[in-house]
Amino acid sequence: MIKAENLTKAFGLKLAVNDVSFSVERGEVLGFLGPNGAGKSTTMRMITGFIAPSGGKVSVGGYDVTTDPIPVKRLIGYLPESAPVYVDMTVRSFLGFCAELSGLRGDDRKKAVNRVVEMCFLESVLYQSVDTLSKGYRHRTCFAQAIIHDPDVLVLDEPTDGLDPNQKHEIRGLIRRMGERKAIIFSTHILEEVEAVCSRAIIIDRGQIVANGTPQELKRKSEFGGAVLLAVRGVSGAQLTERLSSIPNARKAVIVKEENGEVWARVYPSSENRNGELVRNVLTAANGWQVEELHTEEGRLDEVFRNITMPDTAKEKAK
Ligand SMILES: Nc1ncnc2c1ncn2[C@@H]1O[C@H](COP(=O)(O)OP(=O)(O)OP(=O)(O)O)[C@@H](O)[C@H]1O
Repeated sequence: MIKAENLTKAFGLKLAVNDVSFSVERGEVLGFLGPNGAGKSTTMRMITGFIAPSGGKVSVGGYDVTTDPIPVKRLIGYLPESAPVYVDMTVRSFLGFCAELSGLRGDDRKKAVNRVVEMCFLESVLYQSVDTLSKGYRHRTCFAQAIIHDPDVLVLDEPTDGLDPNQKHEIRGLIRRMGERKAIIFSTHILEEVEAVCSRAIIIDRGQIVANGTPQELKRKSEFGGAVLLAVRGVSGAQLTERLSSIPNARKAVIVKEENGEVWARVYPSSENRNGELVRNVLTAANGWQVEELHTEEGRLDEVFRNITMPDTAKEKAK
């Protein structure tokens, strides 16, 4: 549904987006991750036709965004970072107005408004003027505006920014449900959101794609991916390290903490570790010890993100 090919945007000498290519199909929710200033919003603005690319092209539903913008606008719902709203309108009249702008009239308009009010939980503020809404409700009103014409493609720039934890949960659920039959791109700085909602994620840094995969694939790039965490009672840290360091399929073993007679160790897999061999070997090595905890770690998205996007000098400092 969305196809970006060698997309590039320069602002003067600043290359905000540099040769970015990716596609999103119906039924996919693509998470867009990256540090501040990485080029996420600029890419989204080019996909929605709000700014023109300096190079490359983007199509939505087979229509070129630059040369065929009208059908693209019909297909897309866009929630920009700071969405404009008409502050002196009530929520109901604002959404009715947005429905009309999308070409909906009469009963269709009414149905569209009722549908988004229900989806975005806006019943309690329906007759309140937009300028008196709290930040969260204002944000939801903007979200409702983006989906008023039930578009096949959604581009959402930080859709949960500024929402309280309950609202975040609701909006994530909504994105996940809509993602079953639409193509969705959304940007976020919240890594747990990527795991909760996205079928795939792209990490963008200094205008370029530096990682593209499912959250599970990205997590496997983590140093902790496949490591075995073990907690044992009644053994010293030195004894534990000695025995764990020599087991097959282990690259290294480190003590994580020693507390109240319990020692926690992490055993990192060697590249030959396959199908849970390491955890079985750790269990064998722990024979005769009082094991309190033993599990294989999935890897951490935050560590992958930092490793990919932090300059080497900052990584050294953070150690
Ligand atoms: N209209 C503009 N004129 C000049 N520079 C711009 C303009 N819009 C964006 N930039 C620059 O392009 C780069 C990418 O900005 P962009 O807003 O796309 O980043 P982002 O990844 O969305 O960041 P954030 O996570 O902080 O929202 C930044 O260096 C920004 O200052």
